[in-house]
Amino acid sequence: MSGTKTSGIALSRRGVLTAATAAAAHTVLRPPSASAAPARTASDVIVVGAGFAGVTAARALRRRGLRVRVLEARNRIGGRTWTTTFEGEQVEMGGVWVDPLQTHVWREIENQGTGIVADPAAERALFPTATGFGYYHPEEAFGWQGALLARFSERARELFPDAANPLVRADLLRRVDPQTIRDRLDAMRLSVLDEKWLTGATGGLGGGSERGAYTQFLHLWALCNHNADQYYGINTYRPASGMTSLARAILTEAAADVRLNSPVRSIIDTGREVVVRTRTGASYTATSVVVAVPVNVWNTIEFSPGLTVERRRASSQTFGVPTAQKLWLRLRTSLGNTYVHTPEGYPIHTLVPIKQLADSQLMVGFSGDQRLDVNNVAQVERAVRLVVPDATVLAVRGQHWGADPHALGGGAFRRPRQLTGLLNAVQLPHGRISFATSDIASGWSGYVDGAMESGLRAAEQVARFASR
Ligand SMILES: Cc1cc2nc3c(=O)[nH]c(=O)nc-3n(C[C@H](O)[C@H](O)[C@H](O)COP(=O)(O)OP(=O)(O)OC[C@H]3O[C@@H](n4cnc5c(N)ncnc54)[C@H](O)[C@@H]3O)c2cc1C
Repeated sequence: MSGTKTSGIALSRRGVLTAATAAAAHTVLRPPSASAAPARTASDVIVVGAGFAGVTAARALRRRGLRVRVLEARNRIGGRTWTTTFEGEQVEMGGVWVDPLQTHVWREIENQGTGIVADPAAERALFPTATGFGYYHPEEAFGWQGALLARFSERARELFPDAANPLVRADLLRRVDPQTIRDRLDAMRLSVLDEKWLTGATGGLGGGSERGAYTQFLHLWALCNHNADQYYGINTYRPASGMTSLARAILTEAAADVRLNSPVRSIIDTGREVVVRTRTGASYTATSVVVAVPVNVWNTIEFSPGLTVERRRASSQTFGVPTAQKLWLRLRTSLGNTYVHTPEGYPIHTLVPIKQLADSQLMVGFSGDQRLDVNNVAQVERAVRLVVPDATVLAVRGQHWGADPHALGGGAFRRPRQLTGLLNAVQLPHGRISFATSDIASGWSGYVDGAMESGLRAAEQVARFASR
């Protein structure tokens, strides 16, 4: 998700936040003590994957009194969120921004009582000009780009009257869902500069305007109340303690038997129970299973009975954007609190200022360009110099999510026809197996909030098999 905001928005919304966090201080949830957990000899439900969908499902099942085992392929939890360090600073390599509009995750942070921080408000915007790039006042840059986004999304109210239930107007959506973002851009007959500015906002979202579905953007716009300020605002706040620690707090409350380094190879539903085997040779049995891995990964697991046609198609078409890369940079010359948006086609499409260091600046960027090695300082510097010619990049750390075998893509952004053709079908249970991932959420698909929504749904679906 690319990050943008205007100073006015960030300041006014921070006021709301302070009140909310203060209120939450009185309602902090405490994880149950370890001794409250039942013996770990067997489990009622196995959750495959310890991203936000998996940990949320695990806790919801535990709250129903069920024993849960979590099998996670990596040596860490969190999945497409990952708190680590770069140049001595705490950084996030995946999902990070949260917002009060995203009620599941926002409530979670309030309940945990760990606090929120806001990114610096924009002082300048470095946006395209007719011939290159120029500095603008944020009000001007985001005001004009916001107006273009509103025009781009003018049918969103009609097509998504209830953003939490995206298929309410399936009758109308069927005609629009085949369109890509590029189709809509072309239909708008934009001036060259307006197209540069508009793709400065949309270009990084769906893996390019030829891949991303126009309806996915309209849905996102509806989730942001058809409001540019709120659209920019969703990339402002992050949990102070980091995403991994937020996921860990949820998992602690699940009191689950968590097995890291346990990549699942096969899931066999016998009709009476489910047998799950890992690539390391372990075998586990439970009454039901929540598969909380990304859609792009579904086809790498052997299922019996086999996956439905819709699920196989969803996985091979991809929901998570396969080209998504995120990178952290330390720049010698500080740009101050400048937000950079490039038109589609540039190797880095967004740069967000995060922190001024004593002799340099920390920025975070996003790229969908497979030719860019986001861990190569010289390559990243060349990419930055296309926009800031005198920039010196001192260090980089990046993550190519499409090349990550346990993700095979970044955050979800649906392709044409997936909303009307696949979403309902992939949310259904498959015998004793249910599926959870942000990729198939009804609301904030492609966001942590959607992962939590999907985890709650899957827990509800499988719990009936395990009721004790
Ligand atoms: C670069 C980037 C930026 C983003 N920015 C934001 C943002 O600012 N705000 C926001 O809300 N969202 C953001 N997102 C999206 C958000 O991070 C994801 O939507 C969300 O974290 C997905 O959660 P999940 O549980 O559905 O999947 P995942 O987090 O992918 O979890 C799935 C888990 O399953 C595990 N797994 C996979 N295969 C197996 C297997 N065979 N056996 C066992 N385990 C397996 C994985 O290792 C992983 O831990 C971003 C994502 C990316 C990549």
